[in-house]
Amino acid sequence: MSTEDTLLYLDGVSVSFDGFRALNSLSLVIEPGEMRAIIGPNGAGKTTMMDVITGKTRPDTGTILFEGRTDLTSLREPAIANLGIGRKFQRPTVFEMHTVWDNLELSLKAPRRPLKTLTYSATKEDRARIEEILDITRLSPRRDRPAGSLSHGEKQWLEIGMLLAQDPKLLLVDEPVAGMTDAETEQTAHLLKDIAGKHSVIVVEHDMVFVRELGVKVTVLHEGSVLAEGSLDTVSANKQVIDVYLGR
Ligand SMILES: Nc1ncnc2c1ncn2[C@@H]1O[C@H](COP(=O)(O)OP(=O)(O)OP(=O)(O)O)[C@@H](O)[C@H]1O
Repeated sequence: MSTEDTLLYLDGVSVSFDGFRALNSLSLVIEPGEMRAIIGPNGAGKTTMMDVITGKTRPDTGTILFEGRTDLTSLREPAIANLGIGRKFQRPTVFEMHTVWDNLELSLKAPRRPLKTLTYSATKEDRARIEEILDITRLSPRRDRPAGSLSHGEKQWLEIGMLLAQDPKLLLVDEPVAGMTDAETEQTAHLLKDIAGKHSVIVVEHDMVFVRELGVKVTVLHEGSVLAEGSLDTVSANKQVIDVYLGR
């Protein structure tokens, strides 16, 4: 596959903090529509990887290309978000006083000019899109509830829905199932599988039951670079992966 066919292309990306290499010549390729799980021990560089993709941290060296052509290392965070890269942090940040529906409506790709935003009201297409997202996130029965009344798992789904409302090409999702019940964890795997295909997704997670449910290619990070890559069964059988992570 040539670089042009990739959605995200990292090659030789390194970042040091006070002489400590958080990313050490990291190389990773994500295809359009692909979902990838990223696992690895604490301090492996998973969060730093997300930070360099979204422009929060600038790499010291290396190449990061979006859609094979846009050099992300020269762009700031808002410009990268506008290209279609959405990030969901571990803790849900929804507007608690607003209903589920209003949270989604507020997140739609509304016109950014202030005057237009003031006079903005949802069109028929917008409402259809919100219905679609409610469906994907399993939140249709909760549409009129204030977001603050949702369970922890439902809030996570709503926030994923709010990202979807922006129609990103790539979603970065950090430990989505931490603190969820087993049933919510299973639902989250279904939800992300429904999203992948139309969008690319990178999921960072420690919960191996969940990673197994995703059933996608797994990248194991260790000391800032890729230790192993392949199906969960393949990487689980890798002796180095067992030594540094799974066998612990
Ligand atoms: N801003 C920073 N300043 C100094 N050191 C940092 C900074 N950000 C990250 N680090 C260090 O870089 C290393 C990689 O951290 P990172 O948070 O990327 O790991 P992680 O794989 O996300 O870990 P976890 O699973 O615990 O979230 C760690 O040793 C961390 O202490």
